[in-house]
Amino acid sequence: MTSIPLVAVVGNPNAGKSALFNMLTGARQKVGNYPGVTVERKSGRVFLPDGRPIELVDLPGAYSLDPSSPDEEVTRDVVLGKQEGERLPDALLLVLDATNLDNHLRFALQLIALGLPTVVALNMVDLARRDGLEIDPQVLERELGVPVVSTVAVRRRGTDELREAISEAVTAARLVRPGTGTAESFTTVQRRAREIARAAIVGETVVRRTTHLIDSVALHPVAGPIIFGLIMFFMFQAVFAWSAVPADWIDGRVGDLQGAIAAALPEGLLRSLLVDGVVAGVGAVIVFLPQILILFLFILLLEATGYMVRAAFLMDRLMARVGLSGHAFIPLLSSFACAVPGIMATRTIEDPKHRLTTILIAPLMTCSARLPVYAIIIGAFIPERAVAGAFGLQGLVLFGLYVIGIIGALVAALFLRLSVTRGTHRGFLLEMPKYQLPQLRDIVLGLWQRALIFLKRAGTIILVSTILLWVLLSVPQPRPGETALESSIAGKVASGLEVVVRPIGFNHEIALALIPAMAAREVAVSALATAYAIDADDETAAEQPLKERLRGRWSLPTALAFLAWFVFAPQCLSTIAVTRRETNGWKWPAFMLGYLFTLAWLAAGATYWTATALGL
Ligand SMILES: Nc1nc2c(ncn2[C@@H]2O[C@H](COP(=O)(O)OP(=O)(O)OP(=O)(O)O)[C@@H](O)[C@H]2O)c(=O)[nH]1
Ligand SMILES: [Mg+2]
Repeated sequence: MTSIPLVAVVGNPNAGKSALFNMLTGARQKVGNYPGVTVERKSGRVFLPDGRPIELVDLPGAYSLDPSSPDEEVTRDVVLGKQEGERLPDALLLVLDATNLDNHLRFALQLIALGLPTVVALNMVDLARRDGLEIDPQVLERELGVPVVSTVAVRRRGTDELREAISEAVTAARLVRPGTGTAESFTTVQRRAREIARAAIVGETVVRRTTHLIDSVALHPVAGPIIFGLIMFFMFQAVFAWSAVPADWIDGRVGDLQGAIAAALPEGLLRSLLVDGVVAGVGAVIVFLPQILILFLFILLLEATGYMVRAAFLMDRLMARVGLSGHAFIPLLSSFACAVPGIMATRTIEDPKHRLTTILIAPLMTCSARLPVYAIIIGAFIPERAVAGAFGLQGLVLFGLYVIGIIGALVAALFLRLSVTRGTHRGFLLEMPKYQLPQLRDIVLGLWQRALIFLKRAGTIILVSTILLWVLLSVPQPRPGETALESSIAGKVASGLEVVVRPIGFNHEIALALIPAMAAREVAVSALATAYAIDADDETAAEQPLKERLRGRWSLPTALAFLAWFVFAPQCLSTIAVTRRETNGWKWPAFMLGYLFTLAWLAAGATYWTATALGL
């Protein structure tokens, strides 16, 4: 049986392939299935201008010849002539979305390099025109080396020209031998796609042009990551540099409040509960409100301007290298605020193993609850010195802690993907929104919500655990010659834990603070404040800032080990709870607790031992 020529419709998802297929075939369609897979095969008959029939087959949309789904696999196999139940097409009808030219050209270049006779349908030119985008099909034709026809599939525009071009292509088909495609790297193809798009776009509105101009720098393979790094770096500098004045102010008011309560109440349990428990504990955490707001000001600005999506794009390649999909970026990004919404956001990740990996590493992103812990230790132990003339050492250390968290997450992902969550890689592409000036209202609202969340935590979980700790630290009351840190119930429990954390340089008070901090990380700070306040032997010492008290009691290696511990330790009940809910059982939260506490212990230990050996 001599078969009629076969032409495959290919292109990115949503380019308008099916619309174009319908426009050309009309009602003459057949729907079947490819053998062995659940992917549908839709084909139809088209009569060329000279009356010859061809068979047109509508392939699933794909982003590249590197398949990340069964659909994309079929598309690749068909164009390579390897698909069971399909012969190698005689020609390709390549559909491009004119409004998304540089993205779609990437796949187009790969397909054209296969060497099959190809006709390009430059589709959606109506939408492009509406956006103020004018594309010269002749330039495209010259750059791609194949015929290009402008079409509007939904309005049947371009039908005749397309059939004419297909006719020529299938005639030529007898003469060409298909090649094997291109071995060029993703980056090379990407650059070429962008060059072609730039050459073909002859008219563009100012907004579009500006967006492209900024992107040519922001997404540049070298400049892009550098710019991203600089922005992050500046952000952490600002967290310390801008917060000093408001934080001191809050600190002063907390001290005033303690003084006022102390003056108004007689010496006794109630006074101790209020001054040493509630105000010392909650106050120690509230002081960090300015730093949290500065951090979120940056995050909100980056999101509102449209830069965050670019950051996701830049990170995609790095994530792919550790076996994660770019889809994980947004959940991981939200985990910088809090792992709970981050873990819930993993629901958008289809592949169950990618999703699980993302859930398991989400707690390694530095959430805002760690900021008080980091900030108090950095404030107490890292001198407020400038490095290399301009950069604050404190901001630098904070930046470093965030980076260590990220590196930890990437390495963990790599190991998980090689062991418990082994699976295949999935590609990822993003539509880039245009850049925008952020709306002041949105930013203010976002900050307000953040402040409320933070203060609510201070008023609930931190307040409650502080009061509980105060009770456990006050019962039984120390006898003369004893301290509350030793004799109380909390003190006794801490002594038990101390056995485990002593080798990594932690002292009794740290052991004491770690237990209530299982509820939430900031509680470590309020717990230390409460413990030291109760323990202070005289009034003046009670009003001494926590920072100074730490400085007097901890060695530098201990302080550094404490920081390293909190980079990894999964000390957050809500995270454990949400992991249990999202993974339907205790297996994965238990695994998460196990591997993260092990890492925390090892990291703190390594830090302590190294710092001690260096004589710090
Ligand atoms: N305005 C306009 N809309 C179009 C055009 N072509 C397609 N569309 C619309 O774009 C959307 C996507 O079109 P489809 O034909 O389903 O795209 P596809 O390439 O088959 O997508 P997948 O099968 O998912 O890969 C549909 O809502 C179409 O109606 C066009 O030329 N102009
Ligand atoms: Mg389709």
